[in-house]
Amino acid sequence: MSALFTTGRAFLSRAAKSAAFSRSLSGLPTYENIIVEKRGKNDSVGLIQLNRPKALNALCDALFDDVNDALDKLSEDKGVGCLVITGNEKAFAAGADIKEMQNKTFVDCASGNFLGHWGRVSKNRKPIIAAVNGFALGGGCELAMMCDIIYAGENAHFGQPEILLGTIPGAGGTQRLPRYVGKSLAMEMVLTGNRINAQTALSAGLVSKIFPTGRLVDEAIKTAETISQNSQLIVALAKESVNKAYETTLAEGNEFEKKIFHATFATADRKEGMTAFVEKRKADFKNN
Ligand SMILES: C[C@@H](CO)C(=O)SCCNC(=O)CCNC(=O)[C@H](O)C(C)(C)COP(=O)(O)OP(=O)(O)OC[C@H]1O[C@@H](n2cnc3c(N)ncnc32)[C@H](O)[C@@H]1OP(=O)(O)O
Repeated sequence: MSALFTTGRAFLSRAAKSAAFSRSLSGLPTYENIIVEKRGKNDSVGLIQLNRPKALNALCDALFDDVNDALDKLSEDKGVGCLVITGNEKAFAAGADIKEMQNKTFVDCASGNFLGHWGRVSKNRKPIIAAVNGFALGGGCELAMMCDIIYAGENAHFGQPEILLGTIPGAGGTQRLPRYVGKSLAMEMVLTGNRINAQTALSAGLVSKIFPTGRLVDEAIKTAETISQNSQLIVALAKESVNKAYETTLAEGNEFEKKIFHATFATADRKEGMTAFVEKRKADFKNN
């Protein structure tokens, strides 16, 4: 396990931030609001831990800038095949930072495209697993849904309580949630602000597995490690194909899938995978 990025950035204007990330002794960036490590076999898993525990990991602008920067760095890292985003045992994230947005005006939001920079999570080509313990509320629930797989700890709670603040979800809560849990439950959550627990989230389809709180992150890393052992090139294509199912008709999606399937036959990794099967050995993928 190698700790890549720790804490220690002073307050700066947003524009200045990306240029001013301080560097650790290893030459890698350090962050104020997240801890980033490489974990798993051959350091093949990038682990991002949201780290504003006093504010229950409320997603202030600076935190999301840190997340985006870490995602960029880990995506460029050829040794990393899958990412995990987690919080702590009390909170994955309690939503957008209410204190930071309390005095914003419509003009501030519209002209600055408020929350626009959150969308980069779902555009990442590497798979991302959200490991959710505790509260995943508002933007926290939305961040989990931007990931590709959601694992929940037994104490997890998901909700979109924006209605209680006199607003609505602004990062996909009214769009992704109905697709995952169906219209009725999503509508109830969005209109009442009520939360659902891990068990309900599992039966409704929002999460794929539940683990004891203390084991959650290790289990997410284990799955991420398994994904990392496959060809990164083919994993990215498979992710793109599954995501198409949410963005297009069934017929168009099937057509897209067939083209991508055919395209895998132009890769060395497809040849290696099938040859390894026939030769009864483990495939040695080179990501090309
Ligand atoms: C716009 C969308 C994005 O599309 C949003 O995300 S809006 C935000 C939606 N989220 C919420 O409305 C949740 C707000 N938080 C809570 O309801 C509660 O904090 C709680 C998660 C249910 C936990 O309650 P608990 O009593 O255990 O803890 P505290 O309320 O005392 O909170 C501890 C500490 O954290 C600060 N904090 C919590 N959530 C936020 C937040 N979203 N933004 C900013 N700060 C938050 C809270 O103020 C406390 O800090 P203190 O004031 O004591 O310094």
